[in-house]
Amino acid sequence: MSGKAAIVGGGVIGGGWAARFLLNGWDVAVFDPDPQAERKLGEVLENARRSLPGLGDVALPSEGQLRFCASLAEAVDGADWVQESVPERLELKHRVLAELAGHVRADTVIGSSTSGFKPSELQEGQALAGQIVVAHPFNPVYLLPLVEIVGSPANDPAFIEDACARLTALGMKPLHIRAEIDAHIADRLLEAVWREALWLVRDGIATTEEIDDAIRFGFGLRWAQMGLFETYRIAGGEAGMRHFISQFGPCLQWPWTKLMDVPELTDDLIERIAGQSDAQSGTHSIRELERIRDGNLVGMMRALALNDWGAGALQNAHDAARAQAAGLVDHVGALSDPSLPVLTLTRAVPLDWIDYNGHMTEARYLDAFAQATDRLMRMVGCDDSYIAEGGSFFTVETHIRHLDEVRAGAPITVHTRVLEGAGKKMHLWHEMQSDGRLLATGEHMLLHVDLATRRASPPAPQVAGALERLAAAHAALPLPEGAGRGVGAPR
Ligand SMILES: NC(=O)C1=CN([C@@H]2O[C@H](COP(=O)(O)OP(=O)(O)OC[C@H]3O[C@@H](n4cnc5c(N)ncnc54)[C@H](O)[C@@H]3O)[C@@H](O)[C@H]2O)C=CC1
Ligand SMILES: C[N+](C)(C)CC(=O)CC(=O)[O-]
Repeated sequence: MSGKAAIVGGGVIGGGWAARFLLNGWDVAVFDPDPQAERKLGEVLENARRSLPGLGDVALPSEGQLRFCASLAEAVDGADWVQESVPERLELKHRVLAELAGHVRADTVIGSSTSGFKPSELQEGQALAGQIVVAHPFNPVYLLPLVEIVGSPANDPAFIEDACARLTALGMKPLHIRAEIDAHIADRLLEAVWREALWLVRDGIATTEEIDDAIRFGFGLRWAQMGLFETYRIAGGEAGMRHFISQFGPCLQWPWTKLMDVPELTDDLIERIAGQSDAQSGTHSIRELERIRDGNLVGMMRALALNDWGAGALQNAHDAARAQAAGLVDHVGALSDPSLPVLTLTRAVPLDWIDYNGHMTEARYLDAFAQATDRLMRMVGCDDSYIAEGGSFFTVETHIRHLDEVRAGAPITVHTRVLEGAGKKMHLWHEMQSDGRLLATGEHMLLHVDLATRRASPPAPQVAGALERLAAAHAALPLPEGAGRGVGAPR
């Protein structure tokens, strides 16, 4: 599902939305009167291109077209989705939303990035009230999946459902909030923590860095994968949540926190916070900090994907939904031309595959080829249920030639030939390319095994048959250059 998005306000958040849409194949038109908007958005987009395409294990669609427009009307013309991301001032948002009337279709979703306003506040007096919803994202919008979707009685539930489906297709996690409240869910929580942190600095208890350490070395890591309630359930020991509440519930009555009090943001306090923040992080530019943050986020979300958990499980589901559109098939019977090498991997190089030389590290060539082998196994019928019944393939020999380098975010494909598929043997030839350049070849010998005895055994007839047919179809192709070669420089 792609389309045309209009971004109204291309600052920190509008820029992130633009990147999310563009890298998922949408055309994007931006309206922002700031003369620096194009430069700033370009820098955000550059960071996004490094990090988002490699987040999942399946290639994203080709990038859409980006356009900067001189007027709001020009930007939103023909848009399927308009995302308002102007500064958090209600009168400004009202003005911008009112200007959309007459310029957008009746089915265009008008999302507002507002961190705090309720949808009914945004919709007040608006001709297009029924099309306006809160779509509150999290920075960086191109990597973090959460979007809080909040509507009001003015919105048709089917309209909200459709908006959520479009966000899901962008790899996002729309969280539909049933009741409208100031600051939705997440910012209500974040503001409570932010207020307490300001008190801690104001009272001289902790520096900005010490507070950040208290989060990032401890509960922040827990929150990223289990949130609050699941974490506390475990903290209650075997008796779970009930014991946790009976032990720590009474503390809520003690004045552990400042609750609703807000410290006065005096010049002195602002200087103290900003000065400590400079001392803590001032050696990095904001763009550098963004790149460090993005690398960490990609690493964490890819680790969660290995456990099929939380944000990682969402990414896996997105990959599975994208696989067919990316040209990957699950069974040899679905190949349009079985006589050609089979597309077994199409993805971008993730940030966590990059080494100190600034390119994809050697071990990841094997990782990519292993993913390609896994898909070929699935295609011949050696899938999860076959493996659960006790049959599989083990790799017994591998020869990889590293022919060219590739950088973070670059697209890579692997095409695979079956050089031999007979009896217990599966002899594969993988070729990895990026934009027409041959990056590597991988030659792999696998043997079918009985997982009960851990010894070589013939595959089940349906697997043997599919493999033999593919090997026969590939036999007409000329032998690939380098196949069967030993290790060493060519003489
Ligand atoms: N910065 C953050 O962490 C987050 C912000 N938000 C929300 O996103 C919205 C935007 O915030 P930021 O991107 O942080 O602000 P920002 O200041 O970085 O960007 C706002 C952009 O809007 C442009 N603008 C001002 N008037 C405009 C108009 N009439 N038409 C078009 N563009 C106009 C400005 O030139 C600027 O580039 C706010 O509602 C904010 O609450 C939501 C999630 C996180
Ligand atoms: C600070 N903030 C209220 C603008 C933050 C958000 O709205 C969400 C985020 O990205 O933390």
